[in-house]
Amino acid sequence: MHLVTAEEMRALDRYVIEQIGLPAAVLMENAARAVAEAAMELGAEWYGEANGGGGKPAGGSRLAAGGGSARSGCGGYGAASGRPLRWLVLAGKGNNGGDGIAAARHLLEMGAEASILYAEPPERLTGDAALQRDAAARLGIPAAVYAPGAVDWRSFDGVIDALLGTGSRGAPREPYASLIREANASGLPILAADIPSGLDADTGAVHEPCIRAARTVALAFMKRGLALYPGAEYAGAVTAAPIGIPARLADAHGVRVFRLDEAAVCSRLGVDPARPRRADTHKGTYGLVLVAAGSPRMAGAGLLCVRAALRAGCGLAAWALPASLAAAVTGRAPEAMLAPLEDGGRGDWSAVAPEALKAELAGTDALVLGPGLGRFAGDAAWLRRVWDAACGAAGGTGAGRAVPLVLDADALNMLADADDFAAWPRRPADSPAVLTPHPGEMARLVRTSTAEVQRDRIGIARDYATRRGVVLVLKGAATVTALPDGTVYVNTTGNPGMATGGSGDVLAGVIGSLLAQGMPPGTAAAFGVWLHGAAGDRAAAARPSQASLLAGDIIEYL
Ligand SMILES: NC(=O)C1=CN([C@@H]2O[C@H](COP(=O)(O)OP(=O)(O)OC[C@H]3O[C@@H](n4cnc5c(N)ncnc54)[C@H](O)[C@@H]3O)[C@@H](O)[C@H]2O)[C@H](O)CC1
Ligand SMILES: [K+]
Repeated sequence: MHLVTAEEMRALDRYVIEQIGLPAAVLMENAARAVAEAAMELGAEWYGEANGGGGKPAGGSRLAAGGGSARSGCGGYGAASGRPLRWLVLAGKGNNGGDGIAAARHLLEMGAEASILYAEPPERLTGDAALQRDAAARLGIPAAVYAPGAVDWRSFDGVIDALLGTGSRGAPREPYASLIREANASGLPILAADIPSGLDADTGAVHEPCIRAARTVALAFMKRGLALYPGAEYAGAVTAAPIGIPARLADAHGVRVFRLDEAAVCSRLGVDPARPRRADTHKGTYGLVLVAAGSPRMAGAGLLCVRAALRAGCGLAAWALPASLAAAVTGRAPEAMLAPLEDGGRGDWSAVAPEALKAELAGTDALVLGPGLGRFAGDAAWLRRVWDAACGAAGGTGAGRAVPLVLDADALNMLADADDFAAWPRRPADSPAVLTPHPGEMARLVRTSTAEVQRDRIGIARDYATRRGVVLVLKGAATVTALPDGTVYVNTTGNPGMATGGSGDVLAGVIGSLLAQGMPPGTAAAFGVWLHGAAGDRAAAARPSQASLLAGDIIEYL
């Protein structure tokens, strides 16, 4: 599923109208029908099949979770009454309003009741929205103009938010702002047309106020802001409805940002998540991962990383660590090999020669460097020498072979301190390094604040990936994976229970494992992110709460 910006959507819209020759009114009609159908489904979910008129079975838990004045206001109706649901369409003066007004007409046809509440005097509507206004009036659809405090929300069962769409700029102005606040306070289930009003369609930032929708029906394509937080939370359950703009037009227009769900894993990444194995294979078939990780204070990071790598399917995993640490972890990961590196008795990486790690690279199929590594004097220069070796640069692995590489955690902090990363040897085009920063590490890499990173996660990740020629995995809710060619995947799996120590070490191990199994870096990173989140979701479901999830639990569900 493509994720588009408001500007890209406008360009596609224009193209279909001007070049393909479909009148805008046809798109609006299709959009309106999709909005009305989604409203019927939402009604069925909240109030039961008899009222919704079709679609999904009644969701008792949603009713319970819905709470608020609407439920008490609707007491006596609900599934038992069997009467049509009453929808209130909040209409803005642009085409988003036009979609909503036309949806009111479709709702009547589907057997529901609908009224229209104009945010502004309806005379201000123009073009296709004005056409819809007039048709609705001639059909006798009740309509009123919003006056603060005058709406009797209890006379309705649900709300359609068609106030602001992709044409909105900045925080909703009055009277939109007051109307949004009243709608949110009504406790009624809200269906957002295209995007919740108040959401920044491009970044997922939410203005004050912003509609809190139970459900959003995205028209033609999902807007980026519906997949990014906090927007994704305000949008509720999101679906995309076809309105006459085929997906291949988005490809042709250069849209390269995708929502990463299971369908996209299969279709876009070309990966079968179950990946059955061929019978005539052995551990050598599935590659050897070298994990360089762990220090006295963070030995567990290495343990988690190496175990995750093994669970993600590599044939062999070796754990390179300071020799003085080896005794403490021996036997903790019996399936892994240990590669103790001479550390002058210090127990950390400060005295481990890069050449010692380089020697271990021979014969490995991927290197994961960084989890729990710690920092030490001169570590940026140390990293540079390991980088050169893994690049296959002169004096590297000997064979001149590039070893697939994941840099995580402290390796990223070292990289951030290296002023000349741009001048480091380039890796082969088919083997870019995978970097897995969390927002704080990303901020250090690009010398900005974490808040700035979070404000434009796709932009920051994509810019870094294309400029530096790396695969950039920007972790966090809706992890963003950006490839050197500008392709971006926004992940849909995972849960806040995974915000716990060691979770990132597990991800680094998973990606390293997939690299060792021969997956191209962009695919390994995006699929690894999805897999890690999916395992986290299963692990959380098996626990009494998300809060009790441990990073080690994620490994067990890979
Ligand atoms: N996807 C498609 O191809 C189609 C989309 N449709 C729908 O059209 C909207 C976009 O419509 P547009 O007229 O461009 O803009 P809006 O309706 O979002 O509103 C613009 C309207 O609002 C005023 N405005 C802007 N910012 C603010 C603000 N912060 N506060 C208050 N008012 C604001 C501005 O002056 C304009 O008048 C898209 O989302 C779809 O729902 C088509 O119907 C079908 C094709
Ligand atoms: K809207």
